[in-house]
Amino acid sequence: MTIGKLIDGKAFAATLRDKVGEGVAGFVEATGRKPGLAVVLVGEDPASSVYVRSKGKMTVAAGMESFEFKRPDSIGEEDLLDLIEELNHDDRVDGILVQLPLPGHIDEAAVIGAIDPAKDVDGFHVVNSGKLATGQEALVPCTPLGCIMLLKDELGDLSGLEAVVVGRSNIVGKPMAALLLAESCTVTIAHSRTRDLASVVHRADIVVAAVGRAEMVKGEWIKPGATVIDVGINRVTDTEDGKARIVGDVATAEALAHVRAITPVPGGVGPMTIAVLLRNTLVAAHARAGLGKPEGL
Ligand SMILES: Nc1nc(=O)c2c([nH]1)NC[C@@H]1CN(c3ccc(C(=O)N[C@@H](CCC(=O)O)C(=O)O)cc3)C=[N+]21
Repeated sequence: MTIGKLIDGKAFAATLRDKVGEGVAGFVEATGRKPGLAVVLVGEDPASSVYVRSKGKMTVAAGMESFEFKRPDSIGEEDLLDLIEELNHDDRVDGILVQLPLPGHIDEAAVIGAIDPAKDVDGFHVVNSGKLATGQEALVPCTPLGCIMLLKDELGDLSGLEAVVVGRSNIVGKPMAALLLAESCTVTIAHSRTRDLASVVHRADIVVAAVGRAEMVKGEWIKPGATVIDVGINRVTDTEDGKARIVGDVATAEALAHVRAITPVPGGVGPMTIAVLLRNTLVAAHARAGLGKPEGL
């Protein structure tokens, strides 16, 4: 039996962060200031806190300014909207990221809608999702854009390929489908109500799994030679040793016998998300400074 390869997202992300760092140096030279990223974290979720800390460190390592705003779970929607308004008007801030999910009493759509679309480095504002859907220049959600970068690196031109996205979230599934369509793939969005998911997935040259269910996509579902991008990050307790680990939405070990290539979890898509966030912040800074698009990103 042949074995497919693991796509090293961690290494690709490190290279991308280095390129962003070079772009940042050019930006500083041209403008006399650093690009700035503001991250807003509401509540104390330990996993979210870890990601926010890691984002802050990598932002600074790329030569950018990092601003962190921590607010208690009890914050009212109005106060959060006021903070965003303040960041919208702060010239040192090129990118605003509000860590999701937000507490239940806060309307996420209202908060995202309050972000200046020019600073929306997550690409979640309807102005940016609408631009993406209609093929206009936009800030594009980090995780799906990172997936496209890995796919193009592995496969080159994606045009004409059959792509199945499993999951229909606004954060991953829908923008992922829009990006694959823009690359001229034939795109199917499958989800929890899809009948005979196994045979839908079996059609795909490209599978993007973003359902948030541990190892739900089985190895035998994968068409021989397909490329699989696993977006899932699921915390599970190992049945054998009782230890906590992180697994994706794909049964990776099984899938390896079928795929051409697959992203591991961890070390696949996750690190790309943060690298693209830095890339988007530099893109936003360039646009806001009237410098056009940064080169080579
Ligand atoms: N507005 C908003 N934008 C986000 O981009 C956003 C968010 N909210 N809320 C939370 C999720 C989660 N997220 C991750 C980023 C990096 C890794 C990452 O680097 N993971 C590593 C390490 C995994 C680990 O060990 O925990 C890996 O997969 O190899 C994971 C998850 C961004 N998120």
